[in-house]
Amino acid sequence: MKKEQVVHCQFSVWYPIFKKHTIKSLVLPLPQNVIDYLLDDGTLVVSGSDHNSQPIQTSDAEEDIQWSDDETTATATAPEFPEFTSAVLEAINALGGRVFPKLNWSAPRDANWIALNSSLQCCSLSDIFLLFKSSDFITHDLTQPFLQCSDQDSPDPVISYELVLRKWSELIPGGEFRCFVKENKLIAISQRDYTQYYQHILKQEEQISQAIQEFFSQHVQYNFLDEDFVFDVYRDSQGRVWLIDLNPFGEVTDSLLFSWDELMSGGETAYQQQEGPAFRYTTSEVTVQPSPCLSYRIPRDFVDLSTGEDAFKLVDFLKLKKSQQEESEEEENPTQ
Ligand SMILES: Nc1ncnc2c1ncn2[C@@H]1O[C@H](COP(=O)(O)OP(=O)(O)OP(=O)(O)O)[C@@H](O)[C@H]1O
Ligand SMILES: [Mg+2]
Repeated sequence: MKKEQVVHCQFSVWYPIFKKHTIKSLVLPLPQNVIDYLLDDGTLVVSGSDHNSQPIQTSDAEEDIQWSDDETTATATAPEFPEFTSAVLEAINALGGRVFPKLNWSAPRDANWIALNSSLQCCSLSDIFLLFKSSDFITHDLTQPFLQCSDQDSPDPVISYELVLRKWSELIPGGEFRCFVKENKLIAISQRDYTQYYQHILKQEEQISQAIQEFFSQHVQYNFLDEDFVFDVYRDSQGRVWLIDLNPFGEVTDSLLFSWDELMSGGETAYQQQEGPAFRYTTSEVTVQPSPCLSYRIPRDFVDLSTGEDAFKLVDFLKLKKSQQEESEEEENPTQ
């Protein structure tokens, strides 16, 4: 995979080509001070000036807490990006009030657990910042987009970072498929949410494969800037196929139910012997696996405690702390 292929898969590059066949979206340039804020590990303070949503909840006791024991340390203040904030709010409103956020390539899929609604649905800039700042995928886009490219000796292309806002759409995971294109030929299709078994895929295998092949030959083939790429589609309940995303043909892109070796090899692989693309999906409950993003989470108890969502857990936690404290005091004063 070459750096140029990664450049071509940026949202703002492919979107104008395939606009008619994908979810309505708006792209806003990301100012440098916002990029700096996203990369700064220290601040997760979000400005209350974005009126679309409630400010992040703080505890009643907050005023009593001394965050700093050093008088000279500046208090953490929320950075303000007034112009950017109003541009984002305007875009969110134009897209119906609820959006799915991305950067040039990635969505913060690894961070949905941190949001109060456990979803990537955002209604304000603070919703977006919370997800972006918690996501390794977003950091990858910002810091090392060309990590796995084969032409490492060539200079990195200059990237203009962008915030992509897509109209929120309730996509049923069983309708999502990833399609691998090599030399402008559709060679393989994989169920996207391969950890689950969907009966309808088994039942409609032929129709699904046919619909995706038609969509490819009518709208995608020869229209993109590369001849090797991966595109994601959604087949809705009416059987209509939509484009969801374009990704580089290479290891940065998850090959799902295929392996990159088989996709790249010119050898005698299953898909070359048959007419159409190889179509793989999970065929039974037995193979169901946990979601791949689970490893990015922290234990549920931590989340509940930190957000104060589960009062009983908090009470138990405080009791535990108290009894530990008493135990250690007893150890220090064994005579008591
Ligand atoms: N507009 C939308 N509204 C709601 N959900 C969406 C929307 N767009 C995408 N999704 C959901 O989010 C998932 C990830 O979206 P997308 O493919 O754009 O992210 P990505 O970061 O490019 O993922 P990958 O790393 O796998 O390429 C999709 O599989 C889909 O389930
Ligand atoms: Mg993608």
